Amino acid sequence: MRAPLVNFRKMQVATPWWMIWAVVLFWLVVKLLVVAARLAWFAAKHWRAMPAVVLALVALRVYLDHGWWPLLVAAALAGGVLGLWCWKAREFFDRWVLLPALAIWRRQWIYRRHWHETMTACGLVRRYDGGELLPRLLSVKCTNATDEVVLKMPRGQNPDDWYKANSDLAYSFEHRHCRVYSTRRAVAPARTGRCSRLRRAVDRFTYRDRPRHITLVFIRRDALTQLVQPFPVPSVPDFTALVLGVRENLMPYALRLLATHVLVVGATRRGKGSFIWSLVRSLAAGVKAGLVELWVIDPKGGMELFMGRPMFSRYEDSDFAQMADMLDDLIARMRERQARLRGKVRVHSPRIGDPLTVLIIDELACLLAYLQDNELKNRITQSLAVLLSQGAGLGVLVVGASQDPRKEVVSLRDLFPTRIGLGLLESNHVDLVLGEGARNRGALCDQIPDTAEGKGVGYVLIDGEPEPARVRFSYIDDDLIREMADLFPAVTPAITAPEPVRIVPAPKQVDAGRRQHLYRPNGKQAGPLLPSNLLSALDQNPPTTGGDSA
Ligand SMILES: Nc1ncnc2c1ncn2[C@@H]1O[C@H](COP(=O)(O)OP(=O)(O)OP(=O)(O)O)[C@@H](O)[C@H]1O
Repeated sequence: MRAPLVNFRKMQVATPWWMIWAVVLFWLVVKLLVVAARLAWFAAKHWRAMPAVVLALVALRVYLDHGWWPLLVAAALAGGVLGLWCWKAREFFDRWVLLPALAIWRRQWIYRRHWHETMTACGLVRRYDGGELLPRLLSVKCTNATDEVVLKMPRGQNPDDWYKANSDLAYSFEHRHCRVYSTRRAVAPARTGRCSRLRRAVDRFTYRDRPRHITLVFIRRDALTQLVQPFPVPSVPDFTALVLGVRENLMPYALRLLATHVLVVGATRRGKGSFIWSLVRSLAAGVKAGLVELWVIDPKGGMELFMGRPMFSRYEDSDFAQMADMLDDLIARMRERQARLRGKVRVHSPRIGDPLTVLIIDELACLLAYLQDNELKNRITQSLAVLLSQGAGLGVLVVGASQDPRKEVVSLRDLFPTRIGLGLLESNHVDLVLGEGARNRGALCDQIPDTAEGKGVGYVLIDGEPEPARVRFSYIDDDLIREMADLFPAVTPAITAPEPVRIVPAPKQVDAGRRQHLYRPNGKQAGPLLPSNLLSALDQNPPTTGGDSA
């Protein structure tokens, strides 16, 4: 046969047959290799589905060979085992069976099925070169209360686009709340033991920063509508993680109190008291041991805080001049520490005899805005400004509550590094409390209902997360406050003038075998906040006389 003519642009070249066949064969082999590689990649990506595929093939084989009955027996057996597992170890069953199965179901049925339509309707699809750039759904993970959907943004988007669309997304997928997180939710686990170096290297790759990944957390069941019961009092307060409430994903919320001042803002009757009492409760054992001193100002005549009077080293609720004196005394303590610690440490370490001093003010506006005596008001404002600007590192902390976040009410607002927003009346108050853009990033304080379900609910900023988290503080009722006041009185009885700070020399270490602790967070020592003299004091058996001494 004559060699065919092959067109090369305008030239026609006579090509031998063997060359044509060789090119066709080469092209086929390359195509086959590509298909095989894609199959292998697909199988590797869906390795979790492999057991199910194998099981389905075995079931088919059994059905073809023996009919239905062996399959029915196997299904009944499997059902029985799963039922027993669920009954005996519910938590493990949820973790390994129920929640993964739910995640597969919801991924396919809720998210994948409506993905394209929802993304287009919410304006999250970009157009390019006549086609569409659709966000890619990567994974779905379920917890008991939330669905965590991880996706990859198309080029041309940033997390702000998703913050803006969060309400649309929530309602499109039949939920009420959707939180958008621009950072990875899980952190790399701490690796110790065998192969830890290798595993850490793998973690560094697995947990690397991926700026184009976004996590949408849909609240399936609002766990925060339930009352949060008080937490047990830790025998040693961990000032870097005081558990005060619960987050939406049912994880505890822990406040980092060390070296910070806290401002909590909420409209009237929204639960500022529950934040303050949750905090006092978490510090109670430290109060009794002399590791923490609470100085309290309740300008509303003691209506909120008087009940806990025995726990407070200093307390004032009616005389504003006395309140101003109290602030001066606190400044004196701060100055004394400054002089003593200068050049030695940068952050004060609380210990018995030199405790963490927490000033709690229930209504800041009474002192900073509503006080009629201008001279006294200025004196108080200046004293508070000094404490707020210098006290954090010296273990003199201010925890203030206010109903109104505006500058003319809380003029010192910006000096509080940690801020918490409970239910607020106006949407523009949210950014005043939690910082510019907080409402756009999901802090909907103005939408927290003023009903029983919204009391004690608020938004907080968590270390390392740009997006605010919704939490509910534990509810401490009056009886429990009285009980706490009986069980955890302050070491020193209430005093009217400050005592000079006395440094107690570290007593001899007690025998490790005699140590007794009620509860240690995470079952380990509480790190650098536990100097040896405190540990020894806590490890002693409680005195039978019921009195404590510093
Ligand atoms: N965490 C909570 N869980 C459930 N209910 C709560 C919680 N916190 C407060 N409440 C309820 O809300 C009511 C008001 O709470 P609270 O007195 O703490 O509010 P507040 O913001 O301090 O009020 P005010 O502005 O008058 O100082 C309480 O009587 C209580 O019934």
